[in-house]
Amino acid sequence: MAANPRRSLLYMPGSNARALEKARSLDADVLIFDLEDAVAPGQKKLAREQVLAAVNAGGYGRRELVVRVNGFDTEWGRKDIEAFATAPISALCLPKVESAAEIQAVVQVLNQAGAAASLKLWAMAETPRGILAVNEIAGAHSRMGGIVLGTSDLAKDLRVPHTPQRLGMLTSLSLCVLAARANGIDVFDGVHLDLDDESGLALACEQGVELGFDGKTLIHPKQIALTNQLFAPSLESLARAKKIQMAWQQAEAEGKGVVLVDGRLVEALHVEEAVRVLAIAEQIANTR
Ligand SMILES: CC(C)(COP(=O)(O)OP(=O)(O)OC[C@H]1O[C@@H](n2cnc3c(N)ncnc32)[C@H](O)[C@@H]1OP(=O)(O)O)[C@@H](O)C(=O)NCCC(=O)NCCSC(=O)C[C@H](O)C(=O)O
Ligand SMILES: [Mg+2]
Repeated sequence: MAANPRRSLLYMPGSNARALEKARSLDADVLIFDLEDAVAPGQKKLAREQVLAAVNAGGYGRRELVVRVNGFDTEWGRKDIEAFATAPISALCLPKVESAAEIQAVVQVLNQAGAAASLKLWAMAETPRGILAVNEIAGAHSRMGGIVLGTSDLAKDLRVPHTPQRLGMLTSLSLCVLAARANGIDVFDGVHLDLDDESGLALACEQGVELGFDGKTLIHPKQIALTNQLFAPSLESLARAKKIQMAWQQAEAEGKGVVLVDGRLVEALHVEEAVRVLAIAEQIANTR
């Protein structure tokens, strides 16, 4: 499990100096500095320099820092990767990844540039080919740390509407969760584009939680609070996790391998889940 919670992941254009500054005071768990689609071709170099200066200057506190670089096959991709290989960030986010070979090629560049083993790669799953190869991508290298859904690109490529219900994307979303879990890494849901639609954002968060995502990517500060709330364990699940943990301790002392909590069977696997829920709650409490 990551050292910090990863409920809310806020993108910001690397070319927007005000947003880079503002992010130092926002309550997002992860900041994703974007050099890719939110930056116009004429501003790519400026964005790279500005983001590098910002992360080196620091002041982001507990927030985890991630840089979304340009695609490896673009004129900016390799230079972006080299520029951030030894920067104080936790991961590089790679857009539109479609194969394990691409991850391995990026790893080679990172190793040549002297990147620490702790620098992770997060692959974006946002094309039909990328979704179909997501399991091999997730397991491509020990640097892999996350899968990030790019539901805008995906909706376009699949030719499905990007509705809050996301019916046409459900198979893709679940395949990504499966691949992440099979390879022991985190997985983050795509963005909700309508900034004024709070009820739609709530629905999308609730659906993301039910599908198994660890957190959700966002595009505006006003989406952070609700996302943090809905991706945190609910009071009900926390209360049950505490009950399970206590009942299990007693069962163990009595030499039992199963126990009933509020009439429901509890076995070791439920205890494992309860411990995970309590650990996330503790991480969140430590951020306050
Ligand atoms: C959408 C925006 C362009 C709106 O920006 P703006 O008009 O400045 O909004 P506000 O005036 O309401 O902003 C209020 C204050 O908040 C700051 N702000 C706004 N957005 C951000 C942000 N993302 N990060 C940090 N700070 C932000 C403003 O500076 C204002 O501050 P202050 O001056 O103190 O009042 C803008 O929100 C934006 O650019 N959003 C991010 C867009 C982006 O990064 N897109 C790329 C990633 S999404 C994607 O590509 C997903 C994927 O690949 C896929 O395929 O799905
Ligand atoms: Mg995209």
